[in-house]
Amino acid sequence: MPDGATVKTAMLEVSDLQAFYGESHVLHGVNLEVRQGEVVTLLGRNGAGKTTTMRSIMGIVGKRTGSIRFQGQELIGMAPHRIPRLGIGYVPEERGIFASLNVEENLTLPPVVKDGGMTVQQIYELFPNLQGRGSTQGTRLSGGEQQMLAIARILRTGATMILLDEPTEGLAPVIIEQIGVAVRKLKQRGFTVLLVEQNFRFAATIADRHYMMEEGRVMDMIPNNQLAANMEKLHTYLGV
Ligand SMILES: Nc1ncnc2c1ncn2[C@@H]1O[C@H](COP(=O)(O)OP(=O)(O)OP(=O)(O)O)[C@@H](O)[C@H]1O
Repeated sequence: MPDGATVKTAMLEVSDLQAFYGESHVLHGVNLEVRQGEVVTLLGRNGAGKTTTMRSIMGIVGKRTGSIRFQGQELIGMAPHRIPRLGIGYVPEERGIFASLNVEENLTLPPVVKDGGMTVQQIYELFPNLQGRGSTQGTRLSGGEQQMLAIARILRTGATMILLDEPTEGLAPVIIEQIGVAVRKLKQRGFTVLLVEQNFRFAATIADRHYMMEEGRVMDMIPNNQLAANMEKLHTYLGV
């Protein structure tokens, strides 16, 4: 009899995903799945294809083939503007917040695409650093606050699956810890998170499972509770 994990349908199912930027063939058959309510990471060295996997899910690479199913719907071939409307929110590595707008404007600018998004008040409770900063201009925020705002504004849209690309990059340990607290709270609220990370120590504090990527492929999957036993493998994949 199959176990519970195989019976439960994946929220996101990626199979044999190939992606191209022009002539450049970047993903060579990525396979992974994320179940509802999980926090799953993509780990790997620079250039392994982690960001491209996220961009492929959002439909913003040159060309992609294979299959990406979100809640049973095929995303390959779907127009990129329709993908966020299914409830997938993307927080890119460059954050993409508007420097000339203030915190409140940045928060309320993205359209609400689905019912059930968080209110601005709930968002401030999740990110206390942003509370009371509503009229502060984007440029005046610290790197950590900008990262929090980049995540926060997606939560208002009603997205239930959040793609986070290296949210801890360049941030101080104390801020990384706060981002970790927020991600754990999102998991408690039932959000599903796919996270790109180079910092596996941070990833280990929040994730259920880790996919190891190398040269445009998923090479391995390590459940978080087996990370300690797989350190050697991890160091090889990450080159650390
Ligand atoms: N716009 C682009 N055009 C052409 N090649 C690209 C483009 N973006 C990324 N690549 C190439 O695709 C490969 C995978 O890059 P990707 O950004 O997905 O890796 P990554 O694992 O996210 O690493 P990083 O942490 O450096 O972003 C790299 O060889 C990169 O040079």
